[in-house]
Amino acid sequence: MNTRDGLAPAVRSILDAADGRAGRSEPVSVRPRSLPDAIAAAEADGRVPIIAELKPTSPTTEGERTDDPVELAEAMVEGGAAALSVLTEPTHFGGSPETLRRVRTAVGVPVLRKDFLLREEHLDVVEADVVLLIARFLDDLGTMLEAARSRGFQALVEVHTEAELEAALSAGADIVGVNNRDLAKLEVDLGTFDRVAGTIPAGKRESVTLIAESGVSTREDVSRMRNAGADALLVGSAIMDGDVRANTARLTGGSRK
Ligand SMILES: O=P(O)(O)OC[C@@H](O)[C@@H](O)c1c[nH]c2ccccc12
Repeated sequence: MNTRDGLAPAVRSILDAADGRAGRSEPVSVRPRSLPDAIAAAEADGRVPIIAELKPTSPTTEGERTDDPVELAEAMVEGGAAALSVLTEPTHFGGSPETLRRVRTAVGVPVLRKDFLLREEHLDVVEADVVLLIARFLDDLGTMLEAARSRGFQALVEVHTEAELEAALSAGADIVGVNNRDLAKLEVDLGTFDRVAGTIPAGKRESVTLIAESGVSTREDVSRMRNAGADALLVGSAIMDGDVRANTARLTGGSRK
């Protein structure tokens, strides 16, 4: 864990860029929209809880989507997304903090800030309801988790292995995402969620919101992740490719009422 050994070159380049980015010295103070409540609300009106991701491009995507992010975000919400994820990484994913700010102002659902946050000062760049903390890249996950919470953020702690899951839980994570994409090879295997999610101790399962991340594109994938215990699914490429509203509705099983 907490190692950069053996990473795909694209991921190494992303981390180098993140390392070199300055944060802000003034801590933000956030009043967050609850992600667990938004997931429960979707469930209550019969929508599969989907966190739809605004990802203009990525190292594994061809081309870049340049339509207005606010329009895309609104289409995702109309398609029934329980929450949104917005990339703020500028050099590899076409994101920006300003995009997140605009989107969060325009929609009423919780917004996750998707970025590679390595130091506390990175938390202060822009307000969001949830921040992503990637277990593999944080030497002191507990300290970043505490720093995020002290600013008001909820934290989604991303893991890819059983050891990382264990570390996340012992650091006190209560929203955990299992990434089906291996950052060392950038390959996706939906079996990752099946395997890793199955190792949460029974006593902890109830107190953790569990999210399946990456590689979900069909209704069958959705069922598979749900059957393996996912409370919600984080979907990017399959929603960004084509008609965003229709893609979201297909996976949530219905538009927002
Ligand atoms: O486009 P996909 O395969 O649906 O994946 C979405 C999301 O899980 C992926 O973008 C992601 C997962 N972890 C990340 C960390 C940083 C940037 C992006 C990601």
